[in-house]
Amino acid sequence: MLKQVNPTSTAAWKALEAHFNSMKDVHMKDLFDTDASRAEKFSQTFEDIFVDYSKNIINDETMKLLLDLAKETGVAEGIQSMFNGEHINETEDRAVFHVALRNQSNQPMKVDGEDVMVEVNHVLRQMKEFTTKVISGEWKGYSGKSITDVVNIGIGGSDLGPYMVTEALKPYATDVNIHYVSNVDGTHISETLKGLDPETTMFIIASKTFTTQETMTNANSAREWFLKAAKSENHIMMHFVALSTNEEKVREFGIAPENMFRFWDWVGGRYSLWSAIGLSIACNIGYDNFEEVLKGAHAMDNHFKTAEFEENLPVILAVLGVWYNNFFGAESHALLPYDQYMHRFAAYFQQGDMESNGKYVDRSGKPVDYQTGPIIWGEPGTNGQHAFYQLIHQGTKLIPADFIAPAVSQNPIGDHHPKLLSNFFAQTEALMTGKSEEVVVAEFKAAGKSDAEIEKLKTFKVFEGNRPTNSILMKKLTPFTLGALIAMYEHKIFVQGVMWNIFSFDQWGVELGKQLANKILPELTNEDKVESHDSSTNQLINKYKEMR
Ligand SMILES: O=P(O)(O)OC[C@H]1O[C@@H](O)[C@@H](O)[C@@H](O)[C@@H]1O
Repeated sequence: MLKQVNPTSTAAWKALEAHFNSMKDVHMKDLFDTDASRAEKFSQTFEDIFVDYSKNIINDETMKLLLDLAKETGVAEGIQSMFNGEHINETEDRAVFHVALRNQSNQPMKVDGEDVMVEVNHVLRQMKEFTTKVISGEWKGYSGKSITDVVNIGIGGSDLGPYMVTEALKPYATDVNIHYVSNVDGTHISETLKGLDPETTMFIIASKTFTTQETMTNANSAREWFLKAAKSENHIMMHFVALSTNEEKVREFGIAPENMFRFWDWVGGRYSLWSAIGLSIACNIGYDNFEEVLKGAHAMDNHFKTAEFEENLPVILAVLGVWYNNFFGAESHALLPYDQYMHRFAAYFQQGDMESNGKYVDRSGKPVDYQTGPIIWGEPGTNGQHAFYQLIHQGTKLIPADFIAPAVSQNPIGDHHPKLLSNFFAQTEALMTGKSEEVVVAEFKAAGKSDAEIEKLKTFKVFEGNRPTNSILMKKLTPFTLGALIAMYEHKIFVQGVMWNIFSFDQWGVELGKQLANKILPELTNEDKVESHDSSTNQLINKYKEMR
């Protein structure tokens, strides 16, 4: 079990508060000027991933105290508890065992005394067999044609991970086209089905619970669309498979048990791309590449489990986040991949991080009196530069950011990649060093501006700098590296949750809206005036009924 420690009650927290007072006005530029070894010291390599975290407002003492805080709050014990399969998701009384899904070592991993690897490996074999048949064309649709298009119908954890990964690994894609439908907005499925042929389309219904409104609605519409052409329900088994923990509901929907790919309650939705939920990934990039993703994550799991905190990447990134979140008062954290293929990376970790650590009640059930999870956001570079970087450079909010890029482009045309990376390096440099008034004035003088003009404009052109960034450079965005990168962020989130004394693996906060939507839905289908809500909600519902 995770031990309960209010982080603010620890000796390390108190020491960090005092230390913060001595660091809050320090400029990183001075830290670099006075320590030639700084970049090297605050960098860490893992396989093909190089992380430079030297552009943070930290010194040796900061890192020591932050790691002390991790120790005092029970991070080491927490890691052990997770890998031991303990029920650390206490409010749902479940283990948190996605690490078993990518356990490529074949060492047993037990939950409640039972080795889950037998079932995990069984489902992986089932996935391999299925995807091999689909990709090779051996799997035939009802009219004898091979499958050309696979549509994954799922939402949240049953959509974001597979979608992000298939986009990120497009260079590895086979000839099977992949589509994702998540939104209950009829536009999403309608637009997706346009141009698809029922004879050659396979639907993957991905839902841990198999009760999610959006997914079941889309699945039913897909079924109707399919039956319109296929006519007989007997053909469903050739075109619909299910990924779920809920066998009963899958059967009710009409999907045969042999077309069901199981996973288990110890797999959290937002940590499930490694499970059967990854079937669309394997259909798209092939099973061997999917296995490479698992291998990369497994390698990161081993690093996380065994590396000293001083060298432990997820731990380092986590404590840096805590530093800004809890001492500098930063509200958000930006993920900025300089790789177009990673354009869904921030969206994926919005769920990963915010659904995990967006909690104001601690593990004892009491409201916290300190900040927990940050707002995660971001867009790929260089698009972000021309949109919101202004605020990162000169706004009033501190926004720590991770810059992520591959050294080798999958599309090395002309000088695109050096240009892309020159922007990455320039931005992180500029965010750190800024631009002083002296430099601004000198530039104006060199351009022949008058003293009056300089006086009028100079403050607008000054950059304070001292904006913290982590630079994550990888050799190439391969399936293995992507797997490792995702696992690194997953574990970062876990470490932070332990340090904030919250439960990172439940998501009660998504329930209220669902409940109310179910209550409102029948009110929208009749002509009665609605009066059962607050006056604003009544007004909106009645307005909608008037307008439709
Ligand atoms: O996979 P299913 O069960 O359809 O859930 C899809 C998503 O639903 C949301 O409400 C959350 O609970 C997410 O954690 C989950 O990933």
